[in-house]
Amino acid sequence: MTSAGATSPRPLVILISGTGSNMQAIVRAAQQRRWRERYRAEVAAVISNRPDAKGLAWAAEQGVPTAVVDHQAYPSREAFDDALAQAIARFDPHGRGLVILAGFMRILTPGFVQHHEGRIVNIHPSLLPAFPGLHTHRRAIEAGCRFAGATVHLVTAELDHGPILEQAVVPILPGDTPETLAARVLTQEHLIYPRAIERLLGAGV
Ligand SMILES: Nc1nc2c(c(=O)[nH]1)N[C@@H](CN(C=O)c1ccc(C(=O)N[C@@H](CCC(=O)O)C(=O)O)cc1)CN2
Ligand SMILES: NCC(=O)N[C@@H]1O[C@H](COP(=O)([O-])[O-])[C@@H](O)[C@H]1O
Repeated sequence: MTSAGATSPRPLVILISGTGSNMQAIVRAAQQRRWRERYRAEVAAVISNRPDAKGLAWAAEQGVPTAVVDHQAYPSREAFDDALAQAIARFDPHGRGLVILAGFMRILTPGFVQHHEGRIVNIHPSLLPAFPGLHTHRRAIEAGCRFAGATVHLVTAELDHGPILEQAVVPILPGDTPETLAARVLTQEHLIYPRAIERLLGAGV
């Protein structure tokens, strides 16, 4: 007896807040034949909490369905998360897919995280557990670190604390600014994020 929807591709719903360069890397990777044939997965939608997110236009040009759930339109974090979960369910009605945070800048409530039961993944621009939260590159430079990087992890209720899936390391060079370091890290993010998602799909998470 197959569960409902088991024959349809596994939906990947990507959440963004801005440019969506990591989303673009994942969409491009998902367009490869092996993602469809080996993992039977497809990017079902790109959803943003910001109506002006530049990644929305790019996704639409690629033929990927998009949606906006504007966090500023809701009275509480819980109300926003409920609306976000409903938007995700439109594209993943059987709750079989992955929720992929890609530059998504809202802290998710414990209820939302529990509802998606370990199927949420995030990329964070630091070598966790160092520098959770925001402004990671400035903090690493100010701390005198010699290395920085990015971490792909499963999302838990505790911010930037979930099990680590992949990491990439880059040097912090003399004269680096947060911007020059961010650009160096971002190049690595685009490599490790699709690879980490492939591993998750291959492991049947
Ligand atoms: N429950 C969880 N939610 C989220 C996680 C997580 O691990 N657990 N990861 C973050 C992604 N992230 C860092 O990688 C992150 C995103 C946003 C913030 C934050 O402080 N956001 C502020 C608003 C900031 C803004 O709008 O510019 C907020 O939500 O009040 C910290 C870390 C995604 N969610
Ligand atoms: N805490 C989340 C966070 O800071 N995410 C970071 O936002 C940048 C832009 O992502 P994008 O180009 O994919 O939109 C990326 O460096 C990503 O790691």
